[in-house]
Amino acid sequence: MQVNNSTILHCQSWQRESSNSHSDAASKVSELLKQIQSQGDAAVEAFSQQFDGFSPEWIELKSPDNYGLEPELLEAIVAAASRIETFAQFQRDKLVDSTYVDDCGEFGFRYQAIERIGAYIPGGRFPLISTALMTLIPAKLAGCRERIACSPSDHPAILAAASLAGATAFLKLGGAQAIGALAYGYQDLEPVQMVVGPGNQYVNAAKQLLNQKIQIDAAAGPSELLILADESVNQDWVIADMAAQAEHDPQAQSLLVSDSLDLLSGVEKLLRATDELSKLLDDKQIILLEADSVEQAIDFSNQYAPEHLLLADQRVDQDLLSNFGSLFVGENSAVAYGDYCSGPNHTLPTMGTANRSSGLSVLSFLKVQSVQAVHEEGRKKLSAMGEKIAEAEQLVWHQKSMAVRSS
Ligand SMILES: NC(=O)c1ccc[n+]([C@@H]2O[C@H](COP(=O)([O-])OP(=O)(O)OC[C@H]3O[C@@H](n4cnc5c(N)ncnc54)[C@H](O)[C@@H]3O)[C@@H](O)[C@H]2O)c1
Ligand SMILES: [Zn+2]
Repeated sequence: MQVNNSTILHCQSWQRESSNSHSDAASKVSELLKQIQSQGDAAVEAFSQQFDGFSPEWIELKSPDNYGLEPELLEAIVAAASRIETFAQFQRDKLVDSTYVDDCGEFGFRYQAIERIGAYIPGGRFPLISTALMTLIPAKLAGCRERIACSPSDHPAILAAASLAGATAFLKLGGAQAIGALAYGYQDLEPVQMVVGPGNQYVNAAKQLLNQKIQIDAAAGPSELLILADESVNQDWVIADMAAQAEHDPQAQSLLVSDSLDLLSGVEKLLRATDELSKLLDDKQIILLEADSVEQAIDFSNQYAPEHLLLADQRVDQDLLSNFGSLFVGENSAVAYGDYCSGPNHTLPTMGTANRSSGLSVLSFLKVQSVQAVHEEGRKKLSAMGEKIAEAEQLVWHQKSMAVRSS
């Protein structure tokens, strides 16, 4: 339903399109991975030539100031890395191994880092310097021993960022073949146990398909932004934020949701004033959605589960917002700060998966392990409990292993 011949739609009549190119990518990538599994390095090399025109290359990392970066850029990368590290360290410090003692013994849990991880750093369209920081720094602080950076780009700033963020090796390789190489091993590289990082549909399809073999982070696909705004919002600022997330990828999408038709019409007018922004409306990379009420806008946002949620509506209590990858509160909180340098991670769940999964963090790289130590008195008490249940389940040896400890 269109309001007044404009591109403003009603939020109840709009929903996210499921990407139809997705299943094409999945079947193509499935074939590619089968070949990598059966033919190993030769297949990785052939696909890299086919899609990127180069052979995979191990690049030895040097100290970050050896890449000839403009001093201001290097300084900015170092400052961003420091903020990202502070946030990750803050999270790590909150994850404390704990035990309690009761009448049967000592029981607890502890955090243990996954040993070998691969961090994919996209480099097809843009060299994502910030992704090197966002993936590798939390892995380092979690305590992962081997941290393999993998990217089709050897842009000096990516290499400097990967070095600064503590990559233990750097493989120049992109796309689904990079994920395959990390998961199955490549040359001297042992298969990793986890692959993280955003990427295009091929990269994401490979991660999904290998999900049985390796741990992956949430599907971090084409970027998304939802802005909940009241009419007082700075229109130029939110337009810039929407265009910013849209520029990541032709499939990236930014939504402005409001109960103020004045705001939506004002924004539409500003967008129509330039060809570049007008095109984003026509290409459905920017979507303007009217809600009947603030409550309806909140419900829509919770159901859509955006990757980035910018809350620029002073009437909305943030506790009512249940599904998002990362929340930006107030119009000062540009989503681009989160992309680069404020501290929280930018590798976030997209396509509605934020209703069940989290963005990348130190926690992503940790296993939670339980530990129990039963004492002399405890074994008698637990035998009395457990034996009865084992008997009912007819698991004879289970019962016996407790019975022998019952006195
Ligand atoms: N959700 C997040 O947190 C987040 C953060 C940053 C970036 N992103 C997303 O990451 C993506 C980066 O994509 P990109 O393409 O720029 O870089 P990319 O590195 O993910 O992909 C490039 C690789 O794709 C492969 N490829 C290209 N065309 C192919 C084809 N036709 N068949 C098979 N393989 C092919 C090539 O090997 C190439 O090296 C964007 O969609 C962006 O929105 C998401
Ligand atoms: Zn962004």
